[in-house]
Amino acid sequence: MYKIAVAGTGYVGLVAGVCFAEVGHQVTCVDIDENKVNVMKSGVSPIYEADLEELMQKNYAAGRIDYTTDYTSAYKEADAIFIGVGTPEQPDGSANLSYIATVARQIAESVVKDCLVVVKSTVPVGTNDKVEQFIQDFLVHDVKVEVVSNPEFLAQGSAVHDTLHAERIIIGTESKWAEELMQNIYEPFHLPVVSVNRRSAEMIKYASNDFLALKISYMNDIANLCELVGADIQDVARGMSFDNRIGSKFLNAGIGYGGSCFPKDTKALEYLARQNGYELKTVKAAIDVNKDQKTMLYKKARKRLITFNGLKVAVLGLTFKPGTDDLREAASLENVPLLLEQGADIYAFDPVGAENFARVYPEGKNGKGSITYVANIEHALEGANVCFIFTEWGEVRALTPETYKKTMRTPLVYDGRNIYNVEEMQESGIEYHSIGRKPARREAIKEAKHVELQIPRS
Ligand SMILES: NC(=O)C1=CN([C@@H]2O[C@H](COP(=O)(O)OP(=O)(O)OC[C@H]3O[C@@H](n4cnc5c(N)ncnc54)[C@H](O)[C@@H]3O)[C@@H](O)[C@H]2O)C=CC1
Ligand SMILES: O=C(O)[C@H]1O[C@H](OP(=O)(O)OP(=O)(O)OC[C@H]2O[C@@H](n3ccc(=O)[nH]c3=O)[C@H](O)[C@@H]2O)[C@H](O)[C@@H](O)[C@@H]1O
Repeated sequence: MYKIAVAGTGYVGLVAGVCFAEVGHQVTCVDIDENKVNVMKSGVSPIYEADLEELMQKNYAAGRIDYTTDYTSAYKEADAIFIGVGTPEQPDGSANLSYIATVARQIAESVVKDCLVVVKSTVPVGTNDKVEQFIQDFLVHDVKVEVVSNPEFLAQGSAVHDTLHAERIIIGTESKWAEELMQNIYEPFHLPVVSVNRRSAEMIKYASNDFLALKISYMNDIANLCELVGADIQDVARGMSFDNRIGSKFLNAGIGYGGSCFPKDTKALEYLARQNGYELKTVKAAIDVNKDQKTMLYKKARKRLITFNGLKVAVLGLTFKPGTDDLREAASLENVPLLLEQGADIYAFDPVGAENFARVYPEGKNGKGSITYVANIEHALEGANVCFIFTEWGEVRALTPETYKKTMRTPLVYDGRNIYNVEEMQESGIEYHSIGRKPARREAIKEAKHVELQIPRS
């Protein structure tokens, strides 16, 4: 059992802290947000994440985890301090490291015994070297502090599961002492460990996230071409998935990737390359495709309807993916303002994200349009002229073509997540637009003008 402190109680910090407590360590979670700390102390999770609240309550009751704003007492005698504060995107695409710098200084001023500082936040290659130097510069007591890179790979919505059953633990250090301590801390998880140097560990995180972003953008690019040539991206993805070298995951075309990480981590790596005089063309392409993809359906609908003025628009799903209340870089945030600008009366449904969305777009009149939040999905569809699907929540997947047909005034559906069967929707009389799938029959029979079959002249 080790004494562990965690700086930052967001998706990464809080989940790490709770999981360390769950395997038997003594954990203190630190946050600068006093409200958040009080909420956590009362047994309530400040984020929507499966299984988290239950484990918080269990480990708090067992005395294995506590929450505080008092970083000095939390860091003072810790064996290891894990850093999970944000590294958000700056206007030029680079990562903002000011939260990391603040924690590093707080650690340097607090520690009174040898300890490990473990950076879980996603940081540009070379940051950990700087953090170690920074801590040395501000150390108050004569103690040994080493910095290890230990990037996190959890996905929101399954954060606890992903932590307890991680596919690998990356330990980035050149120090034997640090590596051994890290191995011991992670020992109770019984997970595969990959030990590399610090800079490689930092790069593994970006290279992994950006590869996944690239995979999505690639499928979206191919999907857009499928639409033009009469192929179906879902059949194409299925056919591709049997090849083990490609794999079956992250092949879903749709309205583009969102969330707090793929958008910022692609830009940060591209920025890092640029700073080093290198053009990272693949990642740049992923970013470009994603940018266009986000408003692809809106543009299609705009062409079809000319205007949204006075139309009732059902918006199903606001979060960047199901299983989370997080809105960061969600497709809804790009499309809702466009619809409002056009005078749409939006009726939005999201099982957990509506409250957060209402903080950005309060209920009622909004510019030329308006927005109303509904708890019942059918109320969003009732009398609607058009429907947009931005998140594939179970409630949205469960809707039948009949529900759309009988509830909407004009059954016109733009599905950004490709969740329904095209034939079933069309046969039910719904004008159904999705991404990269079988086009409406009229277009499907279009001659393949781009193909020329010619027997070579001998
Ligand atoms: N959200 C995710 O799914 C994943 C995030 N990451 C990376 O982990 C890092 C953290 O991300 P999130 O957990 O999403 O961030 P978040 O924004 O949800 O949470 C950060 C927390 O740190 C707190 N904080 C700020 N300064 C502090 C200080 N000086 N001392 C203590 N607490 C402080 C904030 O109040 C906030 O509660 C980022 O670098 C991100 O790229 C990595 C893998 C997954
Ligand atoms: O660094 C991070 O923060 C994390 O980023 C992602 O996790 P997350 O953003 O929570 O969610 P994902 O499930 O990866 O989805 C991201 C976005 O891609 C989209 N997506 C995903 C898969 C797919 O096939 N198609 C697709 O459009 C989702 O809808 C969502 O908008 C990674 O999956 C995690 O491994 C990583 O730790």
